[in-house]
Amino acid sequence: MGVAPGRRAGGGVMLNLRLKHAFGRFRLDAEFTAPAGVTVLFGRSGSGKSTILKATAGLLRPDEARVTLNDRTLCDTAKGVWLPPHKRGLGVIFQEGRLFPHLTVRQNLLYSRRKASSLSRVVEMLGIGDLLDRRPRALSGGEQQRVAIGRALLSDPQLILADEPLAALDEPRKAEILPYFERLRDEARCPILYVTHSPAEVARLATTVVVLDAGKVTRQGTPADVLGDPDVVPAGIRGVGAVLEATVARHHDDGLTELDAGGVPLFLPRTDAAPGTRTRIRIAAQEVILSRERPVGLSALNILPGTVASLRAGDGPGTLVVVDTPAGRLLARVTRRSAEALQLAPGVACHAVVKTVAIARQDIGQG
Ligand SMILES: Nc1ncnc2c1ncn2[C@@H]1O[C@H](COP(=O)(O)OP(=O)(O)OP(=O)(O)O)[C@@H](O)[C@H]1O
Repeated sequence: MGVAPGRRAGGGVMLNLRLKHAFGRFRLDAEFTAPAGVTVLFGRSGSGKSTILKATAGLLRPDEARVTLNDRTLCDTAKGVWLPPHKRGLGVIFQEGRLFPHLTVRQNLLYSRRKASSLSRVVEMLGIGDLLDRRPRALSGGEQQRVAIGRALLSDPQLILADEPLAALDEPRKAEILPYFERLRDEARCPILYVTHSPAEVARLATTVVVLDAGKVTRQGTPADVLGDPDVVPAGIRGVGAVLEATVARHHDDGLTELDAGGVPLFLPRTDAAPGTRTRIRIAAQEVILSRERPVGLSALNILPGTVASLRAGDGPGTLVVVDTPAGRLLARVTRRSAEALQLAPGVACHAVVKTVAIARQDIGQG
């Protein structure tokens, strides 16, 4: 388990969770620790993510469970301890904002506010000052989610639960909200358990990733470790893509931003981040081309020298190639035919080529 470099690991509160529960033939048997920051529960449909969230919220009584926030016990079935949901100190963000329709945004925010938290600071952080006198039905889906984030923060929670909070939004709205979740991650002093199917959200938001498969934790680590592992494919082969960490070097007049990724320049469509900002970029495996020689006369701007670490053949014609580069571990999806023609094998030197425009805006995050 790790905390991404540069991320404040402080704040102190740590969630420890051990759960066992059976629904017919489905058996949940999960154990993990979530530090401050965003712990993403990542897994295919039916792997048990929502069951973990519901049990943590106190909305489901598991067969066996011990859930603690530092020395505070939320439930311990062995000792008969069971705190009801409203005594658990939770901030909850659902798929839809679930704001009170008859209250204004300000009243919604104040409803669960604890004295300690400052309304003005949260309103400023989320950019919702102009919305305070409106009612929820007069807000877009993205605005409602910003208010829901604010409401969760103002309740001064010890733990925030976010259940696929972007799933109901279209792509432009998702892109609009992701930066606010990044701010929540960096502002909240408590752990955030965040459920998603989306590799882009894992790459952008996660401090720690917990991978679930059929009710079991199969992997836990940083986004770079987990998304760079060719065996972790809960979002299907098209969702596979590694995460690189890089620093914004400069913005160019022709609409490109140059990053420094371990000494290698990477060019992206222009971002707003100031030079010096640390970023994470997810690079989809299917957007990476491999070449044995350094290619010349090619339109792609991003060429990373590297060494093949391993290959993993799929059921179809494709192979995932793990390439270690100075910028970090990359995954490339090539055909088995190409892998054989290029004689790719562990230890072989190669170049990974990534088109600038293949790096989607939602795949570029700060932190
Ligand atoms: N109340 C219930 N009664 C019976 N079975 C249930 C109940 N809730 C969940 N299950 C089963 O438990 C398993 C895990 O469900 P869960 O909702 O936790 O998965 P998930 O990973 O959140 O899935 P999704 O991504 O589709 O939301 C599934 O097989 C589901 O059918």
